Amino acid sequence: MARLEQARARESEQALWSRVTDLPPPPKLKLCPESFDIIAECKLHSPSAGDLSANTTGVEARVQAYAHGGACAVSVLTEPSRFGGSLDHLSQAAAILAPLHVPAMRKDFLVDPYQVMEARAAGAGGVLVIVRMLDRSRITELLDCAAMLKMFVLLEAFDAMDLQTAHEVLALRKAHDERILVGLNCRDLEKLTVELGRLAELIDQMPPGYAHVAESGVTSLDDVRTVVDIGYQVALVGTTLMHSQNPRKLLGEMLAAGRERTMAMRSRQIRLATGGDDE
Ligand SMILES: O=P(O)(O)OC[C@@H](O)[C@@H](O)c1c[nH]c2ccccc12
Repeated sequence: MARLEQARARESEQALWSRVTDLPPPPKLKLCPESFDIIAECKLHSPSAGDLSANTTGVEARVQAYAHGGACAVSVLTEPSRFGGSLDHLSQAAAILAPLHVPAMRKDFLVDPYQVMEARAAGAGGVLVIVRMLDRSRITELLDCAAMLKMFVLLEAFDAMDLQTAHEVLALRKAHDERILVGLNCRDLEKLTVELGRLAELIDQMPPGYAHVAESGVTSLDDVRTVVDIGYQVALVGTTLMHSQNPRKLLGEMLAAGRERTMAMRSRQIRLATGGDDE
């Protein structure tokens, strides 16, 4: 990984570590209890959608709109070659988001704790960790580093095998004081197509006790209602928000649709549990 090696040559791990442990803590991830939240994503390019920058005046304006629209966190791509991202984007985003008390999350293909520290140095409050790319001891190292820096982790799975690995890694961490969300990415990594059906197929295999995040392909208010019905507490939405000229409004509508659906589901459950009328 050339990017990682270049960064390490510029600043040693020890120097970076002492820099990040001196920083004030990042904004905390706050999810609406028993409701629904959205992690909004800023990416200027993607392999499946191509250029996504046309409706955006810049990273700062976009992430500010996301925060005002109610995002619980903002995911910022830092991978340069396929997603047009950079650590500068993350720093710009975190600087705008900090006074609004919304954490930024580094979205990249992280393989080394050094990159978690880089994210914290840029002001981020969270990182993505992709199960598929790493062995168990690496996943644990990344989780440990994030926990020490008081950052949340979105632990991303693609299939049942990844979910089993996530289960096993998480089972050994019950005593840790940390914030982890478990995500299921329903984009097929090779074909790049989205299979929303996988969100339903695999929901029962998601590790219990963690917020479950539906990742990729949520494009409409109906998709939001579908992921809520399946049982996800959070959706990660990128492309659709990047295409929007008014992401603040669209995000607000998506959140409202998801939260209304959660309320409707809960009152139906209460009616059923108390033996009230249900049609
Ligand atoms: O743009 P979408 O379909 O709303 O998807 C967002 C997000 O899930 C996707 O960007 C993503 C999920 N996991 C990743 C890992 C690396 C880069 C990107 C991703």
